[in-house]
Amino acid sequence: MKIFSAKQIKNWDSFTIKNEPIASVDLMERAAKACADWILKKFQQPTSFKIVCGKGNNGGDGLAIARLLIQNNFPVCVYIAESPSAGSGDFNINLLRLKEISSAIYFLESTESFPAINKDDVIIDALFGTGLNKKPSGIFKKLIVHLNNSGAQIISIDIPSGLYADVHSDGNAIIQARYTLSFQQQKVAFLLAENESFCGEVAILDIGLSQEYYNNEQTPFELIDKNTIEEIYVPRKPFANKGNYGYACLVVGSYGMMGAAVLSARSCLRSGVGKLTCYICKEGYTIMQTAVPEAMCAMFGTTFIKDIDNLKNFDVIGIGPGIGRHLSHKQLLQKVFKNSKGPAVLDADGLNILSSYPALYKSIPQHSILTPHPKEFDRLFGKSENDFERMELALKKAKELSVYIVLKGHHTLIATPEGKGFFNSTGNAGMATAGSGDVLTGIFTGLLAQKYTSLEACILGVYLHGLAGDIAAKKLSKEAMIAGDIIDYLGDAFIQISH
Ligand SMILES: NC(=O)C1=CN([C@@H]2O[C@H](COP(=O)(O)OP(=O)(O)OC[C@H]3O[C@@H](n4cnc5c(N)ncnc54)[C@H](O)[C@@H]3O)[C@@H](O)[C@H]2O)[C@H](O)CC1
Ligand SMILES: [K+]
Repeated sequence: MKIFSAKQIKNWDSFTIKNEPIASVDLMERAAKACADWILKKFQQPTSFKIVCGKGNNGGDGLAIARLLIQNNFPVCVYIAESPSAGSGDFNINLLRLKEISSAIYFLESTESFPAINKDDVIIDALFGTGLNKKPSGIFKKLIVHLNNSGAQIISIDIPSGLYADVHSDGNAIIQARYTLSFQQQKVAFLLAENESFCGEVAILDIGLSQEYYNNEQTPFELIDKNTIEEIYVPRKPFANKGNYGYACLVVGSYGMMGAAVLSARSCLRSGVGKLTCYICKEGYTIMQTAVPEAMCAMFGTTFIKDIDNLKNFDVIGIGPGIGRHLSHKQLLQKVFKNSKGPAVLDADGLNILSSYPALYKSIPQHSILTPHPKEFDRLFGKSENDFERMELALKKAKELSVYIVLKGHHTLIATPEGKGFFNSTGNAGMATAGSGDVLTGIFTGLLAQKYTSLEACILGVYLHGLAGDIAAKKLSKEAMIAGDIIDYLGDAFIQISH
C-alpha cells in the first residue's frame, strides 16, 4: 500500500469531498464514527473520557467523537485549547452540535484552567492532526506535558499531537499515546523507531477516501502488505527439477561463529533454492555437514575462509554471516564482486569489511542487496542525526551505488536504486535476537537464486522473514523464540502467502 505525505493526505481529503461527492462535515462524521466504534469496542462503562481539542479539523473530530460517546451514555468532558485563530468550519459546526447535548465544554486559556486528570480517565487527544505546521509552544506545549504527566491512557486521533507525519519532529513536545487511531493509512513517522514512544499501538481506520486518487497519486513510499506479496510470489511448477531453482553459494562462518553459517545455510535451503554450496573454514566442516546435510561444503583456510575459487558456477553468492574481520577478507570480497554473475548479498562482517575499504563500493555488482542494521549502515555511509536523515541517506546511497539497501529494524526499510522506500509490515520484537539477520541473508540468497529480481527478493524476503517470526512468536512467545525458530516456521509462512 502506498504511503502519502501530510500534504498528499490533505489533497486526498479534498479530492474525496469533491468527487465522491461528500460534504466535508460528513467525511469528518465518518472519521469520528470509525474512532467511536473502535473506542466503544475497547472500553466499557464506567470509563470517563476527557477529550482535548484544538480548533482545526483534528479538534473537530474530537468534538464529533465526544457527541457519539455521550450518545452511548459515557461521561465525557471536552477541553478546547484556546488560540487567537478562529475554529475551522467543521470544528464550528461540531461545536454547535455538541452544545445541544452537553454543557461540559471548557475553554483552556491558561495553565490554571487545565483539568485535574484521574489515572483511570481516558484522554482523547484531538489537539493537532496532520495540520501541525510548527512546534507546539506556550499553552499547547504545557498542555501536552500536562497530559503526558497525568498517567492516564491517551488515545490520539489521527496522529499523536506534536508529531509531524513525514519529517523529523526535532525536540517537539509530543503526546505519548497508548493508542493512535489513524485514518486510511500509516504515516512514515509511525514506522520509524525514533517515534516508538509516541505512537503506541497504531490502528488504521478505513474512512473510504477516494480509490481513484489513491491509484493515480505517486509517492516514493510503500508499506509491504499481502497484496504486494501476491503480485510477486511465483508458485513452483509441477514439472520442475532442482535445476530450475538455481545454484546458490554462501561464504559464511569462521572458528567460533559456525552458528551464523548454519543458520544462513538452513534458511537459504528453506527458501526454496535448488542447490547450495557453502564456503567455510576447515574447523567448520563437520559442523556444517552434520547440521545441514542438504548443503555441499567447500573448505578454504583453517580458522577462517582465506581464499575461494570456482565462483563462476553459482547463480548468486551471499557473503558475510560469521566470517569475522580478517585482513585477507578484502581480497575475498573483491573475488566475490569480480565473479558474481549477477547481484550478490552482503551482510554482517561482509559489510563491516566493505566499510573499511570505501574504494570497493563502486565495484559492488549492480543491484546487489546490502542488509545493514543501523550501526552497520552508519559505519558504511556515516552517522545520521535521526531516523528520517538515515532513511534519506539510504535512498540516496541506493541510487548512487545502484544497490538495494535493506535497513533492518522493526519496520525494515528497503531503499531502491529507483528512489523508492518499501517498509515491511511483518515481524516483532522477538526477532531482536542473535542470528535473525543471518537467517534473512539466507532467504535473500535463496530467492535470488530462484530468479526473483533483487527488488522482488527484498520485498518477499523481509515479508516472509517477519511472517515466520510472527508465527514463531505466537507459538513460542517473543521471549523464548530464537533465530532457528524463524527458519522452522518459514514453511508456515510460505503456506500463508501461497493461499
Ligand atoms: N485526512 C482526512 O481525510 C481527514 C482528516 N480529518 C482530520 O483533519 C485533520 C487535519 O486538519 P487540519 O485542520 O488541516 O489541521 P489540524 O487539526 O491538525 O490543526 C491545524 C490547526 O492548528 C494550527 N496549528 C498547527 N500547528 C500549530 C502549533 N504548533 N501551534 C498552534 N497552532 C497550530 C493550524 O494553523 C490550524 O489552524 C486530520 O489530522 C484529521 O484528524 C477530517 O476530520 C476527516 C478526514
Ligand atoms: K491528535
